[in-house]
This record gives sequence, C-alpha cells and structure tokens, in this order.
Amino acid sequence: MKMSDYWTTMASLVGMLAFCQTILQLVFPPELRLAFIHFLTRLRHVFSSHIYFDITEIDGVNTNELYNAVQLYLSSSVTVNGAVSSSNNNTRLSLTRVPNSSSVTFGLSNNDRITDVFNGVTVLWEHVVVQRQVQSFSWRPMPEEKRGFTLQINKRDKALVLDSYLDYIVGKSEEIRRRNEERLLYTNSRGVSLDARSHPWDSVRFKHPSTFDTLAMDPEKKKRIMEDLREFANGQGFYQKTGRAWKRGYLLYGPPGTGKSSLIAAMANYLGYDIYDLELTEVQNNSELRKLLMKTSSKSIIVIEDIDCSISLTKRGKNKKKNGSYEYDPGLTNGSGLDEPGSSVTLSGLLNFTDGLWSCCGSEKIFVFTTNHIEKLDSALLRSGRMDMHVHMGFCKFPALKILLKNYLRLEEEDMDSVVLKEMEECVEEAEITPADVSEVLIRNRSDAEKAVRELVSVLKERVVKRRKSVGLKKKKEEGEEEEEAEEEQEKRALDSPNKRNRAVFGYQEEEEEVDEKEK
Ligand SMILES: Nc1ncnc2c1ncn2[C@@H]1O[C@H](COP(=O)(O)OP(=O)(O)OP(=O)(O)O)[C@@H](O)[C@H]1O
Ligand SMILES: [Mg+2]
Repeated sequence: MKMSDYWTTMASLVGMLAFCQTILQLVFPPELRLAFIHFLTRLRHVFSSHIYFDITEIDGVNTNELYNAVQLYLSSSVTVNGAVSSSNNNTRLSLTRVPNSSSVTFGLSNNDRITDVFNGVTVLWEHVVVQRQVQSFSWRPMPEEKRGFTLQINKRDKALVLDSYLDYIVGKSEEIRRRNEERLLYTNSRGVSLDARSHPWDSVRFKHPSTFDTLAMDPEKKKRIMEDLREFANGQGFYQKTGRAWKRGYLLYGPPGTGKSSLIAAMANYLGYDIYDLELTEVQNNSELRKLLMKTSSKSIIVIEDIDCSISLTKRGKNKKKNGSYEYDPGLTNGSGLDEPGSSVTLSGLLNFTDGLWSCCGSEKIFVFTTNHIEKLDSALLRSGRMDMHVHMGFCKFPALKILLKNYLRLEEEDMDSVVLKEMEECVEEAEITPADVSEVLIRNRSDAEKAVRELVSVLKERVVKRRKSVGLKKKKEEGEEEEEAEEEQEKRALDSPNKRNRAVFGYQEEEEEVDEKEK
C-alpha cells in the first residue's frame, strides 16, 4: 500500500470516528452516553489481561490519603529534568511545594502515564483528570476537576503486588513527606516554669547544614552509624517482636570542637527527625522531666548536651549500711542528695527516662547524650539499653582531614601535591588538632586554596613541635619524680637496715640526751 493511500485510509477512519462521536452527542443524552462508554470500558476490561484500580482524590467528601501518598511516591520517581526514571518520556510535570518546606516536588501532569517496577513486576499509573459535573449547592464545594490515579496491573500479578506494593507506597511517601518538611528544633530552656507554659517546648525551624557528607570523621565509623540509624528507623517489627521500647541511645564523647553537635544535626537530617534539645539544668525535678518527655513526638531525637555538667552524675549518693558497707542510692546524686542547687533531676530520674518506664511515651525515639568527659559519667548510665552506641569523636585523622579539604576548598586528593599530602599525613595525628580548628584555618583562607594548605601544614607542624616539647617536659618531670622516688626509696631501704635504723633512732635519743644534759 502506498504511503498516500495509507494516510487517506487513516484520515477516513478518523473522520468516521468523529462523525460517530457527533451523532452520539446529538442523538444520545449525556447520561446515556456515559453509560454506553462505561459499558464499552467494562467490556474492554473483561477481555483484557489487566486489572485496573481507581484511586480518586476525594473519596465521598474526604480526601483520600492513598491518593496523596501515590502522588508523593510517583513524584519521587520523577527526576528534575522531567525525564522519569522509567522508560516513558514524560514531557510535562506538575511542580508543588508544601507549606513550611523549601523543596519542590514533581508530579504527573493531567492524564499522563508512568510505569513503575516493584518486586520485578511492571505496573502502569495514569493520572486521570476530568471536569466535574455541574454540582448542586454544597457546604463543602468540591474542586472543579475530578482527579484520580488508575493503577493497571497484570491480572496474574495481582496477589503478588497489590497489598505489599500499596504498603510500600504509603511508607515511602511518609519518608518523602518528612524529608521535604523542615526539621524543627524544640528547646525547653525558656526559664519559665513548666506549669506557666501552655506547651513545655518552644520550637524553631531547624536548618542545620550538617550532613553525613559534610561530617569529617573516619568513613568506616560513619558508615556504621548510618547503618545503625537505618536499622533503628526500619526496626518497628524487630522492637515489637522483642518486646523492647522502640528507642535507642547514643553517647557522643570527645574533646570540644570534634563534631558531636554536628553529628546530631547530621543524624536528624539523615532520618528526617525533629530535635528536642533538653536543657536539664532548666528542669526542676523528675516529674517535670517526665512531663517534658510525654510532650515529645515520635520520630525525634532527644538531646542532652554535656551530660556530665547537666546534672551531677559523677558520684551517686551512698548510704552507709549498719554493717559499715555502702549501698548505692541512685535517687541521690553526688552524696548530697536531692538538695542539689538548681535542677534536682536525679540520676534515677534520668535512668528511668532513658529506660522502659518513660520511654513508652511515644516510640521511635533516639536519645543522644554528649560529653567531653566520659570518665566522669556513672557506669549505670553507660550500659547498653541506655547508651547503646558509644561514639568517640576524636582529633582529626588523615581521612577526616581530606573530607575537610574537599568541603572547604573543593580540593580532591588527586588535585593536591603528593609531597604536601605526605607531610599532612605524617603530622596530623601527632598534632592532635580538632576538626573545628582545621575548619578555622581553611575558612580564613577559603579564597586562596594554596595559601590555606600552606598555612594548615605550618599549623600542624607547630602543634607537633609544641606537643613534642610538652611530652618531653612531662617525661622529664616524670623522670625527675622517679629519681626522687628512687632516692626516697634508697633512704627508706637504708633506714630499713637494722644498724642504720637503730643509730637513727638512738641518734635522735643521743641528741635528746645531749639536750637533757645541757638543761641539767
Ligand atoms: N567532625 C567534623 N566535621 C565537620 N566539621 C566539624 C567537625 N567537628 C567540628 N566541626 C566544625 O567545628 C564547629 C564546632 O563543631 P561542633 O559544635 O560539632 O563541636 P562539638 O564537638 O559539639 O563541640 P563541643 O564539645 O564544644 O560542643 C562546627 O561548626 C563544624 O563546622
Ligand atoms: Mg557541641
């Protein structure tokens, strides 16, 4: 068949269809027409190998949560440049931004289609939008357009896919929603008594830029923490099965400026959790602590910074028993009991709060304590079940240094002079420099990478020299003390020999006798 004949046949077919459609519109009333179309669609479905599920935006008078979940979920499979991750080549996307969020989500335009693959099964989504019939008066006017998604699945895949696929979509959409929304930072330190406040927590938008990518720390350790957090967030079933409260405690310890607070921000951004910054010194007593906790939401991180100075947890109160032995009374702190100045939150109050007792107030909570002095903390606080993961944030090591050079100066390892890199690698550990101090040097010279690197190398070398000197001095002092001790030891030993001891004793007596003689 020639091309021209082909096009003529097509044109006449389309003409025929349009003619039928006009007749239909002229002859049949809209209701009949709609019924007829429905009948044809049903007929088509009976013979088709697919099954269709309609998910309308408004279900009766309520918003259909599943519609929103599907919309969010499908938006995550649509990338920024408009091409979807699956085979279709959507050219039109809808853009939306939810209130209180700085991110834009992409969605399917009207009557557009997208395929998705779940557990190896390909499904087809269509975004169906039709004009709503003219509506009678209603207190809750319905939107002009009737929107919905139609899910097309192969009949043989229905059992395999339907329930698990929809559950997966709802879970995923929850995660996307949380990630898109702003984090909130709640604080209790407003200096007003809890009763006088309507809500015990104050909240502000939390936009800390720290992420696990920007965090300079040992990559292995970073990976372990991220896996641990992921496992926790996905662990609802595990915690239910094991009958444990769905909570997890992290203790971050190390010198100032090593990234403890930055790690907390990175955890919140990674999980999409809000942060409750609990200032214990503002909490009057245990019952107030309990009230504060009852008002925290799930999917949150409850932070107590510098726990060693928040409340005196160094020594627990001791009660002397009749028989002279001691027993610990966690209700007391520091031996002085409840009359501690300021907060009278006690160790037991804190232990309960991190334990099952109070953590049943809402689940999926992470507790993070930070300290510069782990040695000061009471072992009761450190056991697993309370502080499940102890993370040491230490001085900068070479892998962390490279992350900082990349973050601040956009310098990759291969961009740098190997000699300079070698110098840095050799002295960074001995220099005992914190990432905060390294960041300071790099920020100061961020417009001139060469100068920044030069200055960093000289700072590292200076610190090494200073450290060697102080180590040397310390050694000398120790040696000095050792010599003194040795001399004392020698004297003592000499004294311990019988004749020397007697002479010494008698010597005294002789002296005493002389004095006595004189006095006579
Ligand atoms: N490991 C790190 N990775 C990236 N930046 C860091 C790191 N440690 C510190 N910094 C930088 O130093 C600054 C202070 O860090 P941060 O507040 O996290 O330290 P910290 O350990 O909480 O200190 P402190 O014990 O005094 O509270 C941060 O703003 C951050 O830019
Ligand atoms: Mg800090």
